[in-house]
Amino acid sequence: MPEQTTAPLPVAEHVARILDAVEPLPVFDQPLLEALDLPAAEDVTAPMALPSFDNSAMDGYAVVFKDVADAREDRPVHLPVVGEIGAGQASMLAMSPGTAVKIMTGAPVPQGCDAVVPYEWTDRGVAHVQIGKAPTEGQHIRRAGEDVRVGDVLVSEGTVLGPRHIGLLAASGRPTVRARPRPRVVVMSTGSELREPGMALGHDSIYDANSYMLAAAVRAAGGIPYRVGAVPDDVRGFTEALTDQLVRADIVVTSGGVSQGDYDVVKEALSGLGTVWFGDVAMQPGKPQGFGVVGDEETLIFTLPGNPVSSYVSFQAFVLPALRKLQGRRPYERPSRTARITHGLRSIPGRQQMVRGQYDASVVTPVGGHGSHLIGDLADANCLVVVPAETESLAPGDTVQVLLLDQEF
Ligand SMILES: Nc1nc2c(c(=O)[nH]1)N[C@H]1C(S)=C(S)[C@@H](COP(=O)(O)OP(=O)(O)OC[C@H]3O[C@@H](n4cnc5c(N)ncnc54)[C@H](O)[C@@H]3O)O[C@H]1N2
Ligand code: MOO
Repeated sequence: MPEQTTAPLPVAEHVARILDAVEPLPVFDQPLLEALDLPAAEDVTAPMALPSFDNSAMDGYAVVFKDVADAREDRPVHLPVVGEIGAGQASMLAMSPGTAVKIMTGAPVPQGCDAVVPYEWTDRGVAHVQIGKAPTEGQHIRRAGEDVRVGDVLVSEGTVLGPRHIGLLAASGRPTVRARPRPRVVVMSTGSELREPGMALGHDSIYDANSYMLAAAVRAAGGIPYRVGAVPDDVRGFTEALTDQLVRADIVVTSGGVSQGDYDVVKEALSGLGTVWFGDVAMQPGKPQGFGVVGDEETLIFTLPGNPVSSYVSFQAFVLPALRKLQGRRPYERPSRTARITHGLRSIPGRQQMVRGQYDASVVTPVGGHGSHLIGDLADANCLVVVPAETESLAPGDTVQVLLLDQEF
């Protein structure tokens, strides 16, 4: 393997190169429930008003307001009941003054009606009704278009569709919505020392944390993870496993095997293909990186370093923006906040440090040490403190930028 001599790539440049290479996935008409949590790929405008017709908000009697304006408990108004309208049973289209029509919640109010008297204010009469309280004009009538007018934007492009959006689209008669599908992400970890959780460990083996962590991060980012699990350090085995998986991948993410070791199979297997860039990015953790395309379909591949914290931080810095762009989600990068740091720290010159931290109310406390193996500390963190490459130390109380790890965006 030739020695790495080129200067590390600045983080922002690596992100820019990745985003340049990624095109949003093609758009599909998705049945409404399939579109839950997907970003809409169209501005949906209202094809109809909501409510679509004037209708009753109460079970009661449709009346002409003037007829009942003086109704009081001690001086009730008596009206003949000339008909009945249930929801979905609009047999009666108009009514005359001096009459009442039984009406149910949601039923269209007949022409001429300008108030609804709820049952509770009446004797619930069938042939005649006694009304003991006056409604205001228009009371309990839900007007056509008072909620949504034709042409209103129901959801704008890029909106991540939640249950309320799905409900609104259904209410407006849309059976489908254009959205981008979830990216399919094959996650493979490499290392002959790796064992599946639940299996016995030898004195020199460890459990495969990364394939689980990365697959979970894919799902949290809106993708469909296909976790292959651990592949041994063997170029042929890795190449075969990768080739088998390409058919179901929009992206492949591997962990491990990209540094300077004697068994760095990922680098060895993919270097030959000439379409994957390997090099150092000026970030700690997460220095050794690889990014490119593999296979006939030119499937995107990220080869992340094996140390668990390096793998996770690399995912957040590099894979997540790509996943978001594939889905048409914006912004591409995690939300950041300005915070005061509680403790001072030293940083490696020339590398953007991503320090694990606990953020709360504009204050951040660093969690654990620098080591890229400290997965226990990683689990305690809820943010990454971004220490720029040119900053060599921070003092308590200094202002920093933090990336929020658990925030929906
Ligand atoms: N001579 C040098 N050695 C190393 C350098 C260097 O520049 N020169 N860089 C170090 C840095 S920085 C990192 S990060 C790692 C990256 O190494 P690899 O990507 O090749 O990863 P491995 O060697 O396979 O593993 C590193 C470490 O992480 C553990 N690991 C790997 N996969 C998993 C997994 N799925 N679950 C849990 N833990 C995993 C593995 O056992 C190792 O301890 O290289 C440094 N070395
Ligand atoms: O870059 Mo390594 O990721 O420092 O641990």
